Amino acid sequence: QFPRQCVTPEALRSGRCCPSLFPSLTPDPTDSCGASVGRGRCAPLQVDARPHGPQYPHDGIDDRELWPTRFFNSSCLCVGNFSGHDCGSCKPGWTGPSCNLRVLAVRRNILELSAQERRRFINALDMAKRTTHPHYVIASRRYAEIFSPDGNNTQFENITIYNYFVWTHYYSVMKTFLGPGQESFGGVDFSHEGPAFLTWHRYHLLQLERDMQEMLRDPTFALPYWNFAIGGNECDICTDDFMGARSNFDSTLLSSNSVFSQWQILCESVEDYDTFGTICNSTEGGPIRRNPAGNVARPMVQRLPEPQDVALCLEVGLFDTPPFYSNSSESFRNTVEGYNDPTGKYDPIVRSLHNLAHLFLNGTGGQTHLSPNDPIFILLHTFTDAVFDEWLRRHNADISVYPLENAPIGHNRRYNMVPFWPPVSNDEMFVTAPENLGYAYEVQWPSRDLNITEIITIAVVAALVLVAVIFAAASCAVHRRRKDDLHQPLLGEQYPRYSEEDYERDARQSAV
Ligand SMILES: O=C1C=c2cc(C(=O)O)[nH]c2=CC1=O
Ligand SMILES: [Cu+2]
Repeated sequence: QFPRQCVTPEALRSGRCCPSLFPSLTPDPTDSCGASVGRGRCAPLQVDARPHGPQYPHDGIDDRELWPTRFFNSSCLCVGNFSGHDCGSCKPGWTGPSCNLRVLAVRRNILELSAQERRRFINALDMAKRTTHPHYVIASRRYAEIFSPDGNNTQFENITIYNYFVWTHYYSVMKTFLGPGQESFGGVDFSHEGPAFLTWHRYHLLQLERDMQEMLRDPTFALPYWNFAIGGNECDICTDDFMGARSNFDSTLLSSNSVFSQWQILCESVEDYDTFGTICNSTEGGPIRRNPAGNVARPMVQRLPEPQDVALCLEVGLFDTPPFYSNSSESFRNTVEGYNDPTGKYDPIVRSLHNLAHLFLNGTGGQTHLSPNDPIFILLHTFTDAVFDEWLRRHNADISVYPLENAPIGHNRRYNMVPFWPPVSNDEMFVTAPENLGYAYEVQWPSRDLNITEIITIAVVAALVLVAVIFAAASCAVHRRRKDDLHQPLLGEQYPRYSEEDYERDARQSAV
């Protein structure tokens, strides 16, 4: 969550987190944020102080309120295409030493990667699981306990790139500690059950993708996606070629042929954290558990979403609706998140789309505080993000549809997403990805089946058209007949003309 240079007791006390871009070359502390090379400067950070919804009734007791001001009041403000905690990197979509070269990462269906591409992705994940994050460290205590008793040390830890991805998710969903002996408050979630669900998870993935690009020294590296909307009760990516088959020995574990069976998970001891007011740290524990479609106690989550569900949710026209929470109806966000049925109607027992995919995994990937430990999380969320991007494009969405205030804490438009650094607010992720964020999805979207009203409407219209055609044909026929009649030779012409000679002859005869 914070750059390694910023967690010294001095930096933390100063409230400034503006690291030098060339720490070894320029020990001068005033040269922060690459200021000497025109990349940025240190500036007071902006926070959202607008009112949030009633779900979180406390004030001043959670380190995540007004993020990140409990820890810092200044951060690097980078110029142009420069970006990052020290302005040493480029904005998404840009690369090169001067950040003036365009780059696009194409996120593809994992089932469509070549065997080589697939192996490369899995190896890269395994490398990220073992490589210490080059820039960020994590707090292993709440701010109240972050300094050692003598004040000479702080409680931050190194963490690997992948575990940082797991930890940031945990930190965003953990309960609020209210004090020893008191039950922690669970009505708080900075990344789910509100409009920020889509923007938060978008940034979460982008951060991992960029960390992996840096690790691999490949700015085109892209996370793939899993189209989980395939219906049925089979997990098609749960094989040893992809994310790991089921173990033959324990149906809730992964096969030893998969490297993921060796992964150890983080943030297992939630009861301890919530009881003692500690927080998840970088210590790894047990293995990933996964038992797709195996939740016999909850038959509703024994199947995956249907392709139609995606087509339907893309038609929900409003981004989010009051109270901007998990009970919002007719909200695209609540529909794709999975608290509404796929047409957008709220029903407390429904679990669809993203939520259903999580719960289907039935194990590590189905518990909010643990879910990113199962790498399927990445693929499940890139697909959810692809649906979000498609919705933004189809509805030509403008930021005005994103609530400025009264969303649950963390979810207002200008709130800085917890616990990312440097500060990044929800609105910065409410943009189409290829044009603004340097990545694009290659997806074939299902077209929607017709519903009963549409079938009836089409049938009625077709019947009316048929009747009209028959009527038109009949009247044409009648018309033609009439016209033909008119064109018949005149009466006199049907018979020999009664000429003057005839008249004279008849006159002569009658005279006789
Ligand atoms: O990891 C997650 C687990 C979830 C469970 C639900 C649910 O609807 O009960 N939703 C979830 C989201 C997650 O991210
Ligand atoms: Cu999540």
